[in-house]
Amino acid sequence: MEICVNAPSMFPSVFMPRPLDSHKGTFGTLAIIGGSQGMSGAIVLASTAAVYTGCGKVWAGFHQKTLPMPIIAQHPEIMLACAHELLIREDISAWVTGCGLGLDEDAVIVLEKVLSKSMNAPLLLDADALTLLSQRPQLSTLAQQHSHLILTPHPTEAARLLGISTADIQADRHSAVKAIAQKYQATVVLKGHHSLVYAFDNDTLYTNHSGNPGLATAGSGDVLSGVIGALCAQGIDNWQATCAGVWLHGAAADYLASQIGGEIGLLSSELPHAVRYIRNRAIQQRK
Ligand SMILES: NC(=O)C1=CN([C@@H]2O[C@H](COP(=O)(O)OP(=O)(O)OC[C@H]3O[C@@H](n4cnc5c(N)ncnc54)[C@H](O)[C@@H]3O)[C@@H](O)[C@H]2O)[C@@H](O)CC1
Ligand SMILES: Nc1ncnc2c1ncn2[C@@H]1O[C@H](COP(=O)(O)OP(=O)(O)O)[C@@H](O)[C@H]1O
Repeated sequence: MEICVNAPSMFPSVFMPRPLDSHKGTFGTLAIIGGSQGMSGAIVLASTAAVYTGCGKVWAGFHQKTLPMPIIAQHPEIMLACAHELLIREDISAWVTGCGLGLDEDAVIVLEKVLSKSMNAPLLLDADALTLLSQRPQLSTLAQQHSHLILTPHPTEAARLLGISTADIQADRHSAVKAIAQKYQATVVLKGHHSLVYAFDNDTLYTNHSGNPGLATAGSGDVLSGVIGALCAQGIDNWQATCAGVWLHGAAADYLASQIGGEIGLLSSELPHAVRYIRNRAIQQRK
């Protein structure tokens, strides 16, 4: 079955007003691990997106020996740690890893630890985590055992996961997203114009119609990871969190394009504010 309606009414758990007696513990704790040296921006973007998507607490876990900065000046609400410090915490509701993680042997060790540590919680793998998965059979086996896995490949990462070319992926995107979902027993987003979402345990293909070429800019995928991770941390099931996250991300870009007069020069760091606005507006409109 294929669905392509992009109304928030499809994802009711995401677009509900907050309970009056809610507190920050109600909205989960997200751990984002990545950001090797020179790529710190990737997890800053993902973490910022997560706080603007309403996550209760957000940790940015840098895959570096020491913290690259004492605080994210624009967003002091985000807590910082080195990856190994986050990996021993017991209070994490959902995990995201891969954004700027790197591809070296130390990154392999970090990813292996994240896969093992997060077995009973939602785990989203993006960017370098996907490339490592395609290169290392031991990581692939661990990922296949994970029962709450979300993968968000762009077409080239999808090609690596299936061992075919980017052109092959683009020639039959429907088959590609289904093949990755079956291979990893996961919920998968195949990114790009009209992103597709498919879950191995739900024969429904969601085709997203929000978004525009303004999103073709560095870091927009990192923002998507933070948005979906934040929704998972808030207790929303993987399917709704993933489809709604993809829709929100695109709708935010459409809103920004309308504000800046077009699609050129849209910055990934502008998306999180717009995601917040779109989610709140959709909740108001459903009341
Ligand atoms: N501020 C930062 O620190 C940033 C860090 N980043 C990190 O940089 C690392 C490398 O990631 P990249 O994705 O750049 O490198 P990759 O080598 O994985 O893939 C990039 C290539 O994929 C292809 N591709 C992507 N989307 C496509 C589409 N829709 N159709 C056809 N081809 C498509 C293009 O050829 C593109 O050059 C990752 O760790 C990532 O997280 C990026 O996320 C950008 C921002
Ligand atoms: N032409 C487009 N139309 C709609 N969405 C797009 C377009 N180009 C890119 N996107 C979206 O932007 C994001 C890019 O993610 P990704 O390639 O992982 O970027 P990065 O690695 O720089 O963060 C994805 O969500 C993708 O669907």
